[in-house]
Amino acid sequence: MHFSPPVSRDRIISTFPKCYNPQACLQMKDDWNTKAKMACQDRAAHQQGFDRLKMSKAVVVGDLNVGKTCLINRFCKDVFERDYKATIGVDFEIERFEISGLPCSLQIWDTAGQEKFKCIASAYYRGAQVIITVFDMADIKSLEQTQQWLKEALQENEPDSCFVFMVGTKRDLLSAEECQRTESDAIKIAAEMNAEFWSVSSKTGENIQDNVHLCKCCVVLSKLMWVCYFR
Ligand SMILES: Nc1nc2c(ncn2[C@@H]2O[C@H](COP(=O)(O)OP(=O)(O)OP(=O)(O)O)[C@@H](O)[C@H]2O)c(=O)[nH]1
Repeated sequence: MHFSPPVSRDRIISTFPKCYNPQACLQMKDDWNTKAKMACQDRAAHQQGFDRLKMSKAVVVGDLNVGKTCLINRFCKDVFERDYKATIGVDFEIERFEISGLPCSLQIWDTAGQEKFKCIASAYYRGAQVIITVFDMADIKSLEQTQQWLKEALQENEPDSCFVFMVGTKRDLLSAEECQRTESDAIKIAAEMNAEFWSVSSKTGENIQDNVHLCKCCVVLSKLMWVCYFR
């Protein structure tokens, strides 16, 4: 019989994660709905068939140099790399969680922002439950590009099958006023995209390291989706 090592404490999710801003938020609930909760309990009790379902997929897209790799590295390894190394094609990490008593893994696909790698990266968009569009809060042009990135990622997936997040990175580079202005622009676009907005810094770990709400949201939402879908 195969036993997996225990999930680390900060990956055990028993309460529903809060959103960053209620104007660009995917859900305002405090808890899982009863049906999903019961489905989790039921599956935890009868693990049969669970192996086939336990993996969720998140793809991270956005312009080059916006900080996609740093976001993933901060979340998965709690490190920050100052020197830029372009992602060639794609890369991925797997994070293990326990949600409402049920083991679950999240594949986080890091894709290249450079145009020349786009055709390789886009081949990995398919089958995503979560699309995370990333922009650099210090570069407003990258915010304008998020809609195009989302469009391309959605083209590879079934309509209405993905939860969308928009993440502004590098908030440590902005003053409080600049941050507020950029956030307010981003929230408008996120609302149009039906995306949940988060503003983070991979350098300081703000909104990534201390509270892992963003990725908790990804897992919980993708989990909710399959629980409802497969029942
Ligand atoms: N100050 C600051 N710099 C950051 C932050 N996140 C990323 N950077 C820097 O931005 C540069 C690009 O980061 P990456 O994560 O490699 O960017 P990327 O989006 O993965 O780039 P591609 O692989 O080309 O698509 C690096 O030099 C990072 O050190 C942040 O939160 N704050």
